[in-house]
Amino acid sequence: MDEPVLLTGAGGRVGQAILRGIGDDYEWRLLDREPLPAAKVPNGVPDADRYVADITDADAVREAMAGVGAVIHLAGDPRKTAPWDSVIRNNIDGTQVVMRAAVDAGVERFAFASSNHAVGGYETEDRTPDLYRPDDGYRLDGTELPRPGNLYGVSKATGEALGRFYHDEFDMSVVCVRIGNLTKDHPPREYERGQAMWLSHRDCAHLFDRCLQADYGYEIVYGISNNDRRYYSIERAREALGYDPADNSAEYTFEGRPKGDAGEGDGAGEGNGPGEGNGPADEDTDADPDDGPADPNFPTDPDTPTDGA
Ligand SMILES: NC(=O)C1=CN([C@@H]2O[C@H](COP(=O)(O)OP(=O)(O)OC[C@H]3O[C@@H](n4cnc5c(N)ncnc54)[C@H](O)[C@@H]3O)[C@@H](O)[C@H]2O)C=CC1
Ligand SMILES: O=C1O[C@H](COP(=O)(O)O)[C@@H](O)[C@H](O)[C@H]1O
Repeated sequence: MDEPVLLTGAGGRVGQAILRGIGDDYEWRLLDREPLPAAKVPNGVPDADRYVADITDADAVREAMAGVGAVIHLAGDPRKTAPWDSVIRNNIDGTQVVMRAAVDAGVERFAFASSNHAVGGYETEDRTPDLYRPDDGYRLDGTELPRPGNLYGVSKATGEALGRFYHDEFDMSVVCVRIGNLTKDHPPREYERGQAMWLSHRDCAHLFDRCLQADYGYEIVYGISNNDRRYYSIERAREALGYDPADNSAEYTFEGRPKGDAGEGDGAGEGNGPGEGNGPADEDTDADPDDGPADPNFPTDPDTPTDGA
């Protein structure tokens, strides 16, 4: 990839995992509506390649897109409780603006940050919590229909449909990565669902690197590490992209310590915590935006049901 790569949402958790892993490997255009502090910018990215802009601002996005060869589109409202007005604006309208600008600029490859929540509805009462356990064979592989469990998931399924449209009508290569649960250094603690869909930082960077390098038409893949616990197949990511993850949540105890640390059991059990709970916040890792202080940029709506019913 000789041309620049536009990374939207560069200052966020996923953007930073990517930049820490492959920040030196590409010429970046970084876009975020929040200014990026120097610590979040790889060496050698000049001011001119840092855009403080909202993705719903079509003129600003077009300016950032000029001459770009590939896009990793992350910017949006990542909260599973996000209300409709926010997902309409940030996730649906914003994604359409970025994809349209990419097509108009002749971008070859477009990676879209979709989510596990596009298919959360498959986690039915009769399947859970067995689904989260290593001996359960149930797998989603990306060929199933979307089945969102909340309005945020609806917005991600819509982004996937926009990608299908821009691929079919304009021949842009589009890969939608249904990202699981990104946490740094260890899997989500005491959270079976999170451990089944853990995506480590290095696997995240490697996966998006493959999205920039591989040849594909339109793909939906799951973005998780090589976890023993899992209900998402990573076969399509391996086949279509050459994804070869290094991490596995089974290498950590249920509490999130690497196995083999002095005094640790093997932690291979099913856990004794709430299988479907949110788990305690990781003080040293990626906080869940639903658990943290409200982002002043994102509206909250007390009348919006968290499950989008
Ligand atoms: N972190 C995770 O485990 C997962 C993340 N995702 C998706 O990956 C993407 C990135 O997520 P995170 O990095 O976790 O979120 P984040 O909230 O840490 O980062 C998002 C970044 O996008 C920027 N942003 C948000 N709306 C914007 C707008 N309208 N215009 C310009 N910039 C905007 C924010 O300022 C922020 O820097 C999101 O689309 C999210 O839905 C999907 C599944 C799991
Ligand atoms: O899409 C997302 O999913 C992850 C994992 O979901 P959770 O329901 O297990 O918390 C979430 O952490 C992230 O914020 C969100 O964008």
